[in-house]
Amino acid sequence: MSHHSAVGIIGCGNMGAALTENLVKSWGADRIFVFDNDTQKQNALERHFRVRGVSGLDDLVDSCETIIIAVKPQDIDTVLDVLKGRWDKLVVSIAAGMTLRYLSARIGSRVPLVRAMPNLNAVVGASMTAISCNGAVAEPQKETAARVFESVGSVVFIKEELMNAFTAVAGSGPAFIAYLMDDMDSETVRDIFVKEALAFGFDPAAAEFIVDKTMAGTQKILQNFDRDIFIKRVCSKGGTTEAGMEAFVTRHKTAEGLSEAIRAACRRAGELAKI
Ligand SMILES: NC(=O)C1=CN([C@@H]2O[C@H](COP(=O)(O)OP(=O)(O)OC[C@H]3O[C@@H](n4cnc5c(N)ncnc54)[C@H](O)[C@@H]3O)[C@@H](O)[C@H]2O)C=CC1
Ligand SMILES: O=C(O)[C@@H]1CCC=N1
Repeated sequence: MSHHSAVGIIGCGNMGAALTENLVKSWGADRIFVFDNDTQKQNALERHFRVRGVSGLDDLVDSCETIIIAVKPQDIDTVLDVLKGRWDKLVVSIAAGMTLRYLSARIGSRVPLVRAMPNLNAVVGASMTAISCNGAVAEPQKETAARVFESVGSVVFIKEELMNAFTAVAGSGPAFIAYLMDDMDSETVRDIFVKEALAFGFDPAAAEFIVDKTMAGTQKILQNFDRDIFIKRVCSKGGTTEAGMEAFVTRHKTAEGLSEAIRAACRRAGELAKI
């Protein structure tokens, strides 16, 4: 994608806002379009970051070559309907659990489609993002997707089979790390995350890279961010992090609690695929 093309963000919530804030720095505010059916949230981004608001989904799709879907999995179908058959676009979904297969079935397998999982450390440019692509994504479009997420942190391309596991470790992980910060030493936290990532099937180098970036990003954001507010924002309603955090209720701030939180988040990602 040339620097002249536009990126549209659908959903101006926790993640949509974090992506917008950082994309303006690399892309320029006049090339970022935003839409949320909650007009207050959309207006807030327009005001704060001088990005362009539009009045509807169709409008956004027509204005942009790359479309980022940042709504909750439970709300995604309305958005997918508008993208049906739009093979002239690059569609990027960051919805937890939603598979390329499901998304492609709804918008058409010829539509270039990226499943990505960033994390809220994107707010301070320290996201750890994973990307998987469907067969319609051409090489330059892979580069575009990588550039979008490199503007908010680090990027790895992974097999889609590992995406739910990645979502648990790196997507929800920041909330678990923040929650345990004062009660478990960071070496122990790291060891548990790496152990769970290996059990999910990541190779050792990838597991360590992903965990180290996620921990460093979380430490960075918490220097200037209230911990409880941060945890709440990572917890999308009905999502993977919420499911993980429940593990601590019975297991408390223990190693076993953290392992179970990571596994429960991964299981919830699998359930979201079926809604
Ligand atoms: N919060 C996080 O740390 C992360 C979230 N995600 C994913 O990002 C997505 C969004 O999560 P959050 O930002 O936490 O949720 P959120 O609830 O804060 O934001 C979602 C926004 O989408 C809007 N929306 C709903 N239906 C819409 C429609 N048809 N058109 C336009 N806007 C619509 C809502 O009004 C809301 O403002 C989810 O799919 C989640 O799995 C991914 C990585 C990390
Ligand atoms: O809790 C959730 O469902 C989202 C996905 C990863 C982080 N937040």
